[in-house]
Amino acid sequence: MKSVRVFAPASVGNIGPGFDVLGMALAGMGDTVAAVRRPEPGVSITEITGDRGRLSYKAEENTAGISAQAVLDHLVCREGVSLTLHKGVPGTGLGSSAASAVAAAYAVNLLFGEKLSKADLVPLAAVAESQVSRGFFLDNIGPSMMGGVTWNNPFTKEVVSLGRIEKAIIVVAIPDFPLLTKESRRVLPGMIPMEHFISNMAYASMIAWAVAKKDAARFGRSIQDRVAEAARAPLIKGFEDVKKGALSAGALGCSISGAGASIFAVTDDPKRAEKIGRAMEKAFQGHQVVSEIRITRMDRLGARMIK
Ligand SMILES: Nc1ncnc2c1ncn2[C@@H]1O[C@H](COP(=O)(O)OP(=O)(O)O)[C@@H](O)[C@H]1O
Ligand SMILES: N[C@@H](CCOP(=O)(O)O)C(=O)O
Repeated sequence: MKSVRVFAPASVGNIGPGFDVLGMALAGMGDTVAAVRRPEPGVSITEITGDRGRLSYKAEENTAGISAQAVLDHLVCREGVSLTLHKGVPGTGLGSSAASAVAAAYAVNLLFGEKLSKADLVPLAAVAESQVSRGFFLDNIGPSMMGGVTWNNPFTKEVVSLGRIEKAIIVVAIPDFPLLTKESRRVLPGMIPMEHFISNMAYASMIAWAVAKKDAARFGRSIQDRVAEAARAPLIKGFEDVKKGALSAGALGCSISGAGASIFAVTDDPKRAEKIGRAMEKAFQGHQVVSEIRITRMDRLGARMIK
């Protein structure tokens, strides 16, 4: 194979209580990487679109380039690749840096004989994420690679696909201001009260159960985070009101998506989803924040080759 195009979906890190451990892929938004083999070693990025001119073309500064190089190194390739990147993840907190890293890693693996599995590629792509986010976590890389909801252990680098709840509807409110993951990780507490730990552990394990049983209602009601949300809420103008708005409009649960600034809510009722989206948008407006609302579901496939 000389050239390939790969899509990798956006994702919601943490899914509320599962800090750095649980993540879910979102349908209908993500990054596309086209990769071409070339005889010279290394990685070059020749075109980036959809990023409003914000991202670096230097391979060592772009998660697509860092991740592609990590896979080339792992495969001990003498050849290199040239990449084009189309960004399709709106806003921050939706695994944007991870989607590029996943798409590039998956593409390079396909170009060089598909020797690695998705699980093998996860820690390689995560090298890129850790360089831009000041933390090693797999809760965006995992779902973007595998689709659905994933569980991971960042210490052992194990990632497991937990499945997908077809009926769960995810409403995402994306404010027009960015919040960098590295800034949002800085405010996290070094120590947490035992009861917050127990609460998060209870809800996070229920999320895993709910996904296994495809129980959208239990899944939504388990979006309860007592660890990161309170520390990060002040960084997201309007967060408390957006969450209140979503819950009053009937959302089963609502929390910060990844490190923010996006906020997500869950419902199992398509009619209610529109109402929840409008309530979230209105609450942001009350704080003079313009937001974009996306109503979506869990992505099924994760990284895949496209035409
Ligand atoms: N391909 C890429 N896509 C998105 N961000 C990238 C990419 N390559 C490097 N970056 C950098 O990574 C950081 C991404 O910010 P982050 O808060 O992690 O976003 P997100 O939460 O959406 O992944 C920014 O500093 C950005 O310049
Ligand atoms: N577990 C991480 C997830 C970061 O997600 P992102 O989409 O904001 O990069 C965290 O909460 O810091």
